[in-house]
Amino acid sequence: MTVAEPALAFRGVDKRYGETVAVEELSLVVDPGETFGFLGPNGAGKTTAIHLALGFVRPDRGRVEVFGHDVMATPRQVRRRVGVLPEGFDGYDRLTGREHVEFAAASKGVEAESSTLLDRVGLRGDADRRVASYSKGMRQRLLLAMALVGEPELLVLDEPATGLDPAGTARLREVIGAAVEDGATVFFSSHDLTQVEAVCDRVGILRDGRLVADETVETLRDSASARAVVDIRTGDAPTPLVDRLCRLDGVETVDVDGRSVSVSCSRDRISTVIDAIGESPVPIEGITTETSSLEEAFLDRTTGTEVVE
Ligand SMILES: Nc1ncnc2c1ncn2[C@@H]1O[C@H](COP(=O)(O)OP(=O)(O)OP(=O)(O)O)[C@@H](O)[C@H]1O
Repeated sequence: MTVAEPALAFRGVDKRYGETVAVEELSLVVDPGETFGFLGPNGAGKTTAIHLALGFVRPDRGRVEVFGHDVMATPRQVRRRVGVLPEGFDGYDRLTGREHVEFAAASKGVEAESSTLLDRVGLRGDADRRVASYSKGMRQRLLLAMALVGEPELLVLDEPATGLDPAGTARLREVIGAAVEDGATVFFSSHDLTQVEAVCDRVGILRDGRLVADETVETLRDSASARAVVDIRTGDAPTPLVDRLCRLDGVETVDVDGRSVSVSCSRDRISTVIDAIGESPVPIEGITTETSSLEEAFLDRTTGTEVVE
């Protein structure tokens, strides 16, 4: 019996650009058939990690493997098995959609059914128009068609939903679902939680180049449902209240915007927070409590405990 190699593995990877640490001590394994969401705010290091996975940049330390192959040692073999939707590529205005797909096939050394692929992303009727006349969303769909050339075993998608309208995002989800059904692994980088939640099995969260979470979407949801946000509207400057709230156990963030204060805490600390508000000398005009969403769970992991004013 052979044990399947991970589709993608970062093994203790560091990457710096001059003084900037883009990725630090990144260790992460994505198994074949998984749909992995790679989340993080702007500048967290997602694109750098993707460039490392594709062998576009060399790690300063550690190694990256695709299906067990070191991407720096065997870049060609690796790229043949990978389909990439890069961030920030708009295509070539003078070429048609079909020519883009044919170009992608030629550079990969494979045949491509351009009509089928363009149909899959909803561009069949526009296949022979020049990309100059494509909208942002159409360009993004075209990039997805190019990524699908050669039926890649690993699809690496960097912010694939950029510029897509709701129909486009639904189509993207459908295409990803079909690829996974055919046995592909998907590595999906995004700062858009809704997308990730809808599509992925597992999520890695990157913050300042470091992986701060690696868990299933279900676990992330559970940790979100164990949490709450208390929003307070004060009738006066809230500083004494904020000081008091910041000292409470179980309070994770206190955000202040004028006379609005938003406290994020574990659900079992809500009553303590409410008591502290009642005991504070600051007049209160209103309080609302919400249990937190996946989005808050994400933000907590990516911003940590802090006061934002
Ligand atoms: N070629 C480069 N030269 C210098 N610094 C770079 C380079 N590429 C990335 N960086 C820096 O590395 C850090 C990580 O950037 P990266 O683009 O990987 O983040 P990201 O998570 O993809 O962000 P975004 O969501 O904005 O695309 C940033 O501080 C960025 O300025």
